[in-house]
Amino acid sequence: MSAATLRAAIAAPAPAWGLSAAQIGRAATLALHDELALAPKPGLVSFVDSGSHDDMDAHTFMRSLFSLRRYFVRMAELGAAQVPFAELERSGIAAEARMLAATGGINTHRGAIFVLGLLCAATGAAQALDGRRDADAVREHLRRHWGGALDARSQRAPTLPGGIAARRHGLRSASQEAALGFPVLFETALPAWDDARRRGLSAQQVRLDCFFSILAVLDDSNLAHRGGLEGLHFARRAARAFIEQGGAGQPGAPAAAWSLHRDFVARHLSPGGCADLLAAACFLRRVAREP
Ligand SMILES: CC(C)(COP(=O)(O)OP(=O)(O)OC[C@H]1O[C@@H](n2cnc3c(N)ncnc32)[C@H](O[C@H]2O[C@H](COP(=O)(O)OP(=O)(O)OP(=O)(O)O)[C@@H](O)[C@H]2O)[C@@H]1O)[C@@H](O)C(=O)NCCC(=O)NCCS
Ligand SMILES: Nc1ncnc2[nH]cnc12
Repeated sequence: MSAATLRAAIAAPAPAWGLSAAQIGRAATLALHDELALAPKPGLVSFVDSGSHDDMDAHTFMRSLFSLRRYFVRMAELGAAQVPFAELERSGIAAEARMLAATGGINTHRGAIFVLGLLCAATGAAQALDGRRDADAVREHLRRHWGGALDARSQRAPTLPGGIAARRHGLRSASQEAALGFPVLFETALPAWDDARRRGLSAQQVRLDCFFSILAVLDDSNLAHRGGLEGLHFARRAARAFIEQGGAGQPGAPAAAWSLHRDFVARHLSPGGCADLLAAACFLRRVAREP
């Protein structure tokens, strides 16, 4: 794609009923903040504590999040221009470098750069081509424009600890999840979100239920890397039990969730992939203009 075509796509105003690339990017940044602000999330960093991490805290995440603001806008612009996957990948790799510079070399958002970056691109495309931004349209456009490339990307040998652990244990890595069109996000997390809303739960409770629905099923490669299959299965069992007992709406939910947080910290478990998919669900609901 020529620079002139790209410039024209970027300069094109958003349709009156739609979101601009800047608004799509802003929704992604806010979604990362939604995720960080949810507490407790077993083993993960929030504004309350650092969970299973001794090298980072909420400030590290805030620095990371600020460094990514332009990136998400750019991905929405690139998506609207339906660029080849290689261009998205270049932009993602540059964003990773900015994240590492902002955090002093700590990996806060590598998975989110990948997942939310792709969703910003797909939202940009859905908006530009169909004037739509609902979750079905976003998934459809992700598959239509970049599904083949994501499939090829997922066959590459993994180089990072999570991806290597996923392959060793026969699990679905982040890139395989993407190649399948993020089934856990679209078929588990969003329905759990909608169900929690129908039950009248608060915004925080909706996010907590959504998070546990993801934890119950995702092949989170961070859990596999840190805790092996035993750690992954422990996390899933704990999430299923929390949901079966009534989830975030049960009277003792906060105490139960904090108790799980302490269990995860004791085992040094950190479901970073689940955190990213929660942020992705927050993003999709934000761009669809739901609270
Ligand atoms: C394409 C890549 C994403 C790599 O692909 P691969 O398939 O090999 O990925 P994984 O290693 O499985 O996962 C990468 C990160 O994605 C999150 N994640 C984990 N499992 C899943 C899953 N099943 N589905 C979706 N997402 C998943 C997770 O990221 C989060 O956790 C990270 C923090 O973990 P933490 O344990 O604290 O820290 P580490 O330093 O990793 O280890 P230790 O401290 O334990 O020693 C944090 O990043 C969260 O966001 C996985 O880590 C990609 O890496 C790649 O190639 N990137 C280049 C850019 C690019 O290609 N972009 C494409 C266009 S957007
Ligand atoms: N809140 C969080 N804590 C730890 N790892 C994460 N990866 C993404 N979000 C995270």
